[in-house]
Amino acid sequence: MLRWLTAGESHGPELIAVLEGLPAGVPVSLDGIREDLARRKLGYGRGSRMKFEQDELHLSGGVVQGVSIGGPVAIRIGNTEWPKWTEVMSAERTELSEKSRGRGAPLTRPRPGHADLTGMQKYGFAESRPVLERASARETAARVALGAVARAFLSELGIALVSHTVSLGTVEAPAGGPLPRPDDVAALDADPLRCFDGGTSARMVAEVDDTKKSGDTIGGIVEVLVYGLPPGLGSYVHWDRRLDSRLAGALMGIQAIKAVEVGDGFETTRRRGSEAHDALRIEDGTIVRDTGRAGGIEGGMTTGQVLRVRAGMKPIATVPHALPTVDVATGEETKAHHQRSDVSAVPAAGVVAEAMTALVIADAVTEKFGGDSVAETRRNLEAYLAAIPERLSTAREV
Ligand SMILES: Cc1cc2nc3c(=O)[nH]c(=O)nc-3n(C[C@H](O)[C@H](O)[C@H](O)COP(=O)(O)O)c2cc1C
Ligand SMILES: C=C(O[C@@H]1CC(C(=O)O)=C[C@@H](OP(=O)(O)O)[C@H]1O)C(=O)O
Repeated sequence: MLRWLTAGESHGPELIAVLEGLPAGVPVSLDGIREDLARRKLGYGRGSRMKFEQDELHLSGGVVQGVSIGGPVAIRIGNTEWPKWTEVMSAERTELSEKSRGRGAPLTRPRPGHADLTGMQKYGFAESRPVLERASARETAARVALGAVARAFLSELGIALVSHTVSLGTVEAPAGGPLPRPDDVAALDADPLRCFDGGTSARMVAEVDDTKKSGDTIGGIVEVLVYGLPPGLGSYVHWDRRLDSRLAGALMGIQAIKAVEVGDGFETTRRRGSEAHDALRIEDGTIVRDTGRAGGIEGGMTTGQVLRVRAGMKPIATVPHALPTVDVATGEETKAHHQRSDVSAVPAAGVVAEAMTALVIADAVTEKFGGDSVAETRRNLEAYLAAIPERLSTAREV
């Protein structure tokens, strides 16, 4: 079993992440984690903070000489914005000096679409600073760092992930086009929207420009694909062991994700049963499926086909043409707080979705195959595959 936790605020000193249950012997490189952190900052339409803030990465435990040693992996990511916030966000009671008064002014105009108002009601705050500090998607940097470690573990077992943007607002990549593969990651990261279709990407860039010009924001859909999976991760025997349920929870747990689809998802509901499933046939003595409509999951278990999940992100809630709200200090109707924000963070959400998927799959792998060292996990995986009778065998899609 893998467990993970994150802590830290958007303008606090640092984010902290812990991953417990990782077998020993997984190669973990600081550069590998840094690369994923850098990928999370990519994407046309992100706000100015992505340019001036650096992620300062520290590995504080669980990795020695570039290899995991079986203990909890502890990661710190320093917020380089911190020096501006030392008084306002101080853990100790601190009088604000003149220079911090503006920054520390109470936020009493809650932003619709954010956790602000309900968070104040729920936790008993008179202003929204303590709410937004933790609700912010700055926290996704910690999850991406954990996801990089999970991905390193999966890679040792021949399992690889890739994510891409399939739509931005109403601009959609053509349905039925070729799916990206793990070796397309560099090309996807080089694309302004992380879209696999060049023509669609150019239209997405124009859509971001148009949205920005009109003082608005935009959402979209990302897809995560996982290659090299064995059949049988997850289970049908209980709802909380179903892999689709665990993936949906993990993806829905990303800030601003409002919809999740497995395989053809909602499209499947519009089809007749004869056109909705993945029929089986024999090829060279092996069972094959010619379609991947179910997204590589049947009965809450991986089938060994490419796993395909989608997450839908709502438009950024801090709209530059600020939305109507109420000033909770005066009781008067007014406009919401707005300083800066992303026009779209859809490409970044793809990288975060990839990290969450890697963590869920790595958890399911440790559950099924165990292993205190990655060599033991690999042996158990190979023995399981070898024990599947020939008449039941399927090809593992890599
Ligand atoms: C990578 C990423 C970046 C985000 N950037 C912003 C942003 O700049 N402005 C904003 O209003 N919301 C942003 N969000 C979304 C908010 O954090 C989120 O909508 C808010 O916390 C309320 O949570 P909910 O939408 O899940 O209900 C971002 C989300 C992600 C995943
Ligand atoms: C800092 C990050 O994203 C932030 C997520 C976010 C939100 O409301 O979720 C709002 C913005 O923060 P700020 O208002 O300070 O500019 C984003 O920049 C990050 O992704 O590293």
